Amino acid sequence: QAVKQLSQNFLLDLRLTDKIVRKAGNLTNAYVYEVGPGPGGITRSILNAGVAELLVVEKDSRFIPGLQMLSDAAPGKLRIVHGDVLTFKIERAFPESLKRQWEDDPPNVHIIGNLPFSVSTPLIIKWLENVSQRNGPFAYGRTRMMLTFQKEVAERLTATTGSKQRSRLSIMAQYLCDVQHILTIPGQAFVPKPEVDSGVVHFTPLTRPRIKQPFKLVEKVVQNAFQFRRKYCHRGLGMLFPEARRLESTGKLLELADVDPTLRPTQLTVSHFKSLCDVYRKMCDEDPHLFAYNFREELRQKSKKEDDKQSCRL
Ligand SMILES: C[S@@+](CC[C@H](N)C(=O)[O-])C[C@H]1O[C@@H](n2cnc3c(N)ncnc32)[C@H](O)[C@@H]1O
Repeated sequence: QAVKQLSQNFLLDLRLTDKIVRKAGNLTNAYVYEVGPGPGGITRSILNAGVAELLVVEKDSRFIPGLQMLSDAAPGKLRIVHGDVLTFKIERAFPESLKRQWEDDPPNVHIIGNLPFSVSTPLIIKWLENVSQRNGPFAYGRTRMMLTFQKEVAERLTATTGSKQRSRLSIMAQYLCDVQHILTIPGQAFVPKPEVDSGVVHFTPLTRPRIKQPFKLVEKVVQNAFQFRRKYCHRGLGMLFPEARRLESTGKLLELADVDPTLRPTQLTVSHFKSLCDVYRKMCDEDPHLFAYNFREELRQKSKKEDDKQSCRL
């Protein structure tokens, strides 16, 4: 029985799981890390693809005996870990000899997963940060990933400039990876049927990231820019700066980055974000307190002061 808490919706049709696994590319002699195998539909298709080794990490102990049976049927091919994908250290799990230089072709290491949506989105953010730092699963080189998301999230990850779905996730994924929405799986393909369709997204880390600044800095600029998605971009970007000099600093940022302040956040290209991040980085180097500035904190302090004044008057 599927557990609702863990958002367990399973793919049990072997023809469909074969089709999904084919989209990961040629897996002959590959080392594959499958996250959240559950009852093992995708697992079976991966094993049938001629892999050298498949390592699965599953949180729910009820699936371990079934996976063990698959392992017995494919001796030496399937390694089962009863654990949590959010903490499992894949960088030590496969042979060192698989490691490639970042600029080389991707290593023969693949990540495949159909996880609950509540896990796949935080996980992709964590893995994108790992891509930027070339650690975690990317200690092997430009490890490719194929993951399932709620269709809307898959669309956001791959959205092009100017499209309705363009968002923070689009920029964060696309500045680091080549991202393809390769398949949509209708809800009725799952047991039990979820409320929404799923999108399968393939990621190949880029040899050269499109923005060469620390992940946290890019994340901050992008998050602020999309703060007010329907307004001109200067509105959200202004929130990077303390109120007292917001107008002046935002003007300087946009001018030096050569970005039109009246573009909407969804109209900004990755290259616009590159210029914005480069200029913001320079501004942070000039003012060591700037990066730690958080407009929400400033608002909180302001409203606390107001409250204190009010209670003094009373
Ligand atoms: C949506 S189900 C899909 C199962 C299987 N991949 C399929 O396609 O049929 C997600 C699976 O991920 C497992 N899971 C959820 N959170 C996990 C975590 N943090 N670490 C490892 N497995 C997890 C669940 O127990 C479940 O088996």
